[in-house]
Amino acid sequence: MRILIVGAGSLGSLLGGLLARTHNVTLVGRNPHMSAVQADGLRVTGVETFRTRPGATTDIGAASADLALVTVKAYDTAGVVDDLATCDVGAVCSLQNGMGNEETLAAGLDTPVLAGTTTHGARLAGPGHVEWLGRGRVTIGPWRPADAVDRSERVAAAFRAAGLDATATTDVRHRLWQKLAINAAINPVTALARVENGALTPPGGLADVATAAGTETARVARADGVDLSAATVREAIADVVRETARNRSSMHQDVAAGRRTEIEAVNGYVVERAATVGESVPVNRTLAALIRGWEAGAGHR
Ligand SMILES: NC(=O)C1=CN([C@@H]2O[C@H](COP(=O)(O)OP(=O)(O)OC[C@H]3O[C@@H](n4cnc5c(N)ncnc54)[C@H](OP(=O)(O)O)[C@@H]3O)[C@@H](O)[C@H]2O)C=CC1
Ligand SMILES: CC(C)(CO)C(=O)C(=O)O
Repeated sequence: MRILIVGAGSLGSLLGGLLARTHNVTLVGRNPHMSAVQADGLRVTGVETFRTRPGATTDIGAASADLALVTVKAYDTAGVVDDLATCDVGAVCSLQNGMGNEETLAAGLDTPVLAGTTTHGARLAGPGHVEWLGRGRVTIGPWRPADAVDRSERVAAAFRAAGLDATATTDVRHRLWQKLAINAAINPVTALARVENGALTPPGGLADVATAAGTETARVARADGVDLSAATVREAIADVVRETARNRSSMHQDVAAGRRTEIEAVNGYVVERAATVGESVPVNRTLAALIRGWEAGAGHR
């Protein structure tokens, strides 16, 4: 399969490097990372250590591919729509966190849109070098009924051909809302308290705040037609807190580094959807306001 990785930072470089062992992959990203990959290939270390040689460019131009995997931060998705408008791609698939990415891609592109989630962990360690921090899974499904299921199955099969655990689903919205609930619970609380994920282990005030944000999100999901129970979300949050106890969440890392966060695609999205479906989400509203306040002080707003 000919695959473009649009946004070859941490996650995109990892998945691009893994897929390049089997497929024809081109990374689209920034210098000096892209020029380092052009010169010496991509080094992956961690869960597995290997070197691979995907294509690498900073200019997507009028590229042609079977699949474009979108791995930019949620606030950069609109820019990807502009970039892909000049390209010829068979399908586009978001593997980002948060919500709203698929809507943005579907509204701006005349291309089948797939939605995906992944639990792999990655960190760009330096130009030409990505760390694989944790082996995970990929789940892919059609965003709209017209974005046929068999296309998701072909993409999942391409991941499996490269040795990755990947499945196609007909209920990707459920997956996305469940991941959203986990991120809405863990990310802002760990970012504001500056703690590792394990600090949200009950009992304790931080665990209570996180669980409240997650169960509010589940309520909005149900009002939006997705069958996600509060119990499922509580269990999922507890599992992730346990499995990632020593990790700093992505939002904690962003705040610690003074970077913009994905708050609008996470708690901001919950607040926006809650208003549309007539639900009240005071915990998500408060967490979003606090992170937005921090972003304003840091010059991101
Ligand atoms: N890292 C991880 O382990 C995981 C991340 N995710 C999700 O994946 C998404 C990406 O995260 P992550 O990889 O950590 O983020 P990174 O910031 O490491 O990578 C994104 C890269 O895309 C670049 N970029 C932005 N716009 C464009 C564009 N139009 N064309 C080409 N490159 C572009 C960015 O450059 P610049 O910053 O210079 O604009 C950056 O280098 C997020 O939604 C995240 O929540 C999900 C699961 C795990
Ligand atoms: C699952 C979790 C919370 C792991 O840290 C994550 O996705 C993130 O940090 O963005």
